[in-house]
Order: sequence, then structure tokens, then C-alpha cells
Amino acid sequence: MSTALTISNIDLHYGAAQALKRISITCAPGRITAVLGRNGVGKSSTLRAVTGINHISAGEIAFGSDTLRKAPPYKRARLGIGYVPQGREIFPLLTVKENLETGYAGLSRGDRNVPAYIFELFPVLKSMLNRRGGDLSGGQQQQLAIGRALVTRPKVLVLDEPTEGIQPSIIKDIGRALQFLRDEKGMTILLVEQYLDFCREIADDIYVMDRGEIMHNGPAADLDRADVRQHLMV
Ligand SMILES: Nc1ncnc2c1ncn2[C@@H]1O[C@H](COP(=O)(O)OP(=O)(O)OP(=O)(O)O)[C@@H](O)[C@H]1O
Repeated sequence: MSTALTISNIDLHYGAAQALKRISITCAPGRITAVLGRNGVGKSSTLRAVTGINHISAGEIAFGSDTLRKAPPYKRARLGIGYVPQGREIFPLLTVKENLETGYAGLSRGDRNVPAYIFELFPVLKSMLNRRGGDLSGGQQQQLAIGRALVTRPKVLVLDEPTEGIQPSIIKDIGRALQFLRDEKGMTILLVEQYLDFCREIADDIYVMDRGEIMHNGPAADLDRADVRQHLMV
């Protein structure tokens, strides 16, 4: 069963600077929700609030019937929040296999394996199992970062700019993989992006952020509206 993730009126500060102002986002079960916005508007901060890396100063985040505000990151991972960070954060000196196995930490002994469907989604990971993470291209590292998050058996997958610096053919593979996870695994997906075409193609629901606030939310087709696009123009 897929689980809803609900972000309600959260504030987040870095010292005296307020990065998020009463942000509310509902990630409906089994749907892809995309948050769009220019550089520095608060997209990564929103995801780090969800994963527990950054603390919120107001509001609440709920995952199914669990409230997360006081839960440390490892508990959120155990509840089923999988995270693919910006810049991928692959361990460059570990092999692909070892990078995937870092996802075992929160799993019971019987679950400590790499589900076969991960290699079907990203065959390159299987063919490069014994290569070092640092030897992979950016796109291959992104596939590895998604694979590593999937090893944790997430119910919701949270991705920070999965298309950043990646070649078009691999962007297509990643888009297909996210649609498979939604359609065949019933996963709830939250991603932040600057690449509009990718979101138009794969997202169900969109939120548009500007300077720490949500300016618009609606279906992905709203990306074609002039009043929505004005918040995304550089
Ligand atoms: N660790 C930090 N300390 C202080 N300020 C920060 C920190 N991280 C982010 N900020 C500031 O908070 C604001 C939001 O940053 P955030 O990284 O969430 O934006 P973003 O939309 O993800 O941008 P990008 O696309 O560049 O990653 C920016 O003004 C940024 O400078």
C-alpha cells in the first residue's frame, strides 16, 4: 500500500534567515509530485526538512499516521522515506555493489538483498557492480543513487534534482523508472526540479516555489500557464 506524505505550514530558518515560509505540500499516494523553482528558492531545504536533515521551526510533516517532526533521519528512513540527494553523494571509493549495500543499514536480516527489479530498471548497475562509484559517469551515479534508495524498500521516494547535469538519454531512463515505481510499485514520489519538460512529462501534481513560498499548485498541465511560468523564468 502506498502512503501519503503531508507537509503542513512548515517554516525553516538558517540562523536569522528564513528559508521556508509556511510551506504546505500534499504528496498523494501513488502519484508523482514535483516542486519547481529557480535556484535558491528553498527546494532542497524542503526535502531536507522531510528527511530530517534540517529542523523545521514551525508546522508538521506527516507520513501516513506518523508525525515526523521529532523523528531523527534514521527513523524516517526506517518508516519508509527514501532519499536521493542533490549531487548524488555516491561513495567514490566503494564499488557499485558496496554503495548499494549501504542501503541495508535499516533493514532486517532477511531483507538484506538488492531487489532484482532495480537491475531491470538500471542494467548498467549490474554490468558495473565491481567498479568504483567514482569511476561512473554522472548519469550512472544518479542511477546508482536511486538504486541505493530503492534498496531501503521506501514507500515514498524523495529526489533532489534528479536530472541535474545528466545527458538526455539517461534522463529518459530515469523518467521511465519513476513512472514504473509509481505505476507498478504504487510508490509515492516527491521530486524537486528546475527542468520543466521532465516534470510536464512525468509529474501528476506540481507546486511552484518562489523565495521560500509556494506560489501555485495544480496539475502538471498548469506548467503551460503564463502566470505559473512567470515564477520559473530566470
Ligand atoms: N546550510 C545553509 N546555511 C545557510 N543558508 C542556507 C543553507 N542552505 C541553504 N541556504 C539558503 O537557503 C535558501 C534556500 O536554499 P535551497 O538550497 O533550499 O534552495 P534550492 O531551491 O534548492 O536551490 P538550488 O537549486 O540552488 O539547490 C537560499 O537562500 C540558500 O542560500
